[in-house]
Amino acid sequence: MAQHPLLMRVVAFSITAANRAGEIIREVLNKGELGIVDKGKDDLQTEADRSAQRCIVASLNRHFPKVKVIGEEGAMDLKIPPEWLTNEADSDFLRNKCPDSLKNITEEDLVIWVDPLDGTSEYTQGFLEHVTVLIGVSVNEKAVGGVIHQPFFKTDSGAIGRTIWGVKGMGIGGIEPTTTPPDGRFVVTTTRSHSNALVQSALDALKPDEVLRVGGAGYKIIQLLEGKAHAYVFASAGCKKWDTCAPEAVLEANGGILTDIMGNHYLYGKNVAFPNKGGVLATAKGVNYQEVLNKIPTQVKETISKKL
Ligand SMILES: Nc1ncnc2c1ncn2[C@@H]1O[C@H](COP(=O)(O)O)[C@@H](OP(=O)(O)O)[C@H]1O
Ligand SMILES: [Mg+2]
Ligand SMILES: [Mg+2]
Ligand SMILES: [Mg+2]
Repeated sequence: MAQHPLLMRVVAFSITAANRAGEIIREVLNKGELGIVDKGKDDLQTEADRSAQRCIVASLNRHFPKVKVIGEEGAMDLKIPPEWLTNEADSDFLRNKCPDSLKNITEEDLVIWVDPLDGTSEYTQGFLEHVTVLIGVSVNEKAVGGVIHQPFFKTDSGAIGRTIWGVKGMGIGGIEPTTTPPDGRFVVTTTRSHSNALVQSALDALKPDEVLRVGGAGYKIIQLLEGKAHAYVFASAGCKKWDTCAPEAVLEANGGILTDIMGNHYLYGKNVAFPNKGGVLATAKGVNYQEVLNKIPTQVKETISKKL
């Protein structure tokens, strides 16, 4: 293990921690005691969010004590049941070769962004496929590695759950070879539970043939990876750094792009503010990102810029 570069070990442990968190998320649902707390307007937290975060953060802290780990649910008790701790790194992932540019980083260069359960609103309403666990790894403020685990995905063999990973300069894994979205149509994916007038006006300007309203930043990225949508467009504040770090890394490792609605990449360093006030604009591999960015009306961009 120690012979692998730090970044490889961090992603490999993130894969096993995300898988363990996914089991916890399924267990909480099976028990049926969701323990819902309202953190604010349209902002729920459940026992699954809390337990999954404790599992992931405690596991990462134990293996990488000097790495800063920031989780959506804030500071939590990290004394967890021993069976929640993950002790093994994903050995399949470790077979990949680390890109040269990421070989010599130190623990101080890293920040790990954890969204223990993305799509909480959908989790409570039974749209279980939309739920993901997101672990994003940033190096010197840039999103470079990510894990998107989908705890309720059903595989062809009848197994449950899948884990998609991506590292910039290496590629992605855990998902079938990616298809590019269909030519001749333009499909956009966006929020299901956090829409507003500005979000809608950006969508209207794009004149899509179809709008897929689904939950979670992670699941919308899966739609881009699977060729079901060309673009993810959310012209509003509301997402936070833990929503976009893993999605950005995975999408960009596959040749897509994720920025705010003005076309700027987010930064993920230790001291950044959590809110992504600039919204989200992401396009799949093979889609002309610049063309989509140009179609977002100036008035929408100005309204969002004024609130940055
Ligand atoms: N207006 C808002 N208020 C609170 N959270 C918001 C929000 N808009 C987006 N988000 C968060 O961004 C993520 C993706 O949102 P959406 O599904 O609407 O596209 C969700 O993450 P969580 O489910 O992890 O909290 C959601 O809570
Ligand atoms: Mg939340
Ligand atoms: Mg989220
Ligand atoms: Mg969440």
